[in-house]
Amino acid sequence: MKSLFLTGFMGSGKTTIGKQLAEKLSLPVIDTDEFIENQLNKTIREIFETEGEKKFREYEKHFLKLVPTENTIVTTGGGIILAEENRAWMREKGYVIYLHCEPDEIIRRLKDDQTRPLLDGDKENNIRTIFSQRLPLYNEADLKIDTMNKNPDEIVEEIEQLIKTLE
Ligand SMILES: Nc1ncnc2c1ncn2[C@@H]1O[C@H](COP(=O)(O)OP(=O)(O)O)[C@@H](O)[C@H]1O
Ligand SMILES: O=C(O)C1=C[C@@H](OP(=O)(O)O)[C@@H](O)[C@H](O)C1
Ligand SMILES: [Mg+2]
Repeated sequence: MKSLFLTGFMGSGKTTIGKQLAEKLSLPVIDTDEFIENQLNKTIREIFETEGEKKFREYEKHFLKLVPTENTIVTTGGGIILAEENRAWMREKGYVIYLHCEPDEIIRRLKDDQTRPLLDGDKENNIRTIFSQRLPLYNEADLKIDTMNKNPDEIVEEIEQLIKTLE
């Protein structure tokens, strides 16, 4: 099977759901942010602070290409879809699954989070603004899952059912 690329806004649950899905399907999982952090030996926040977002996007583009394109669950950073090149790559090499979550719920989930530099400052306003800018890009996915009012187990189950339609 082609790899599955989970996309969605910060806090939509990509990293959490991807780990559970991989375990259930007995497949390896790679999180692009964790991959970048391990390769550079720096946190995402440190990369943003010392090298800037533009450089981070270059790393993201570079490391995306190194991820296996078969039989792997790939959980991406929320901004991976900003580059047309990344969207085209993921759709060509795998299946793109968008985890949808409304801004109000993202705000609740990330209330105490300090690891996402793009949300520094007026977090609520930043979430709403960035969300509306990106929504059309997330919607280019092959499949969309609504994560609202569902726990991770339910979402994993839903993805399992949906991917059966892909094969
Ligand atoms: N379906 C869900 N319902 C409630 N909380 C969730 C759900 N999925 C993820 N979370 C929580 O939201 C936060 C962000 O999840 P995470 O997997 O890091 O998202 P992402 O990788 O998309 O940014 C975590 O605290 C996680 O436990
Ligand atoms: O949406 C974004 O631009 C980002 C999302 C983050 O990943 P998560 O979506 O896992 O939070 C991380 O890649 C970085 O902070 C930038
Ligand atoms: Mg994540």
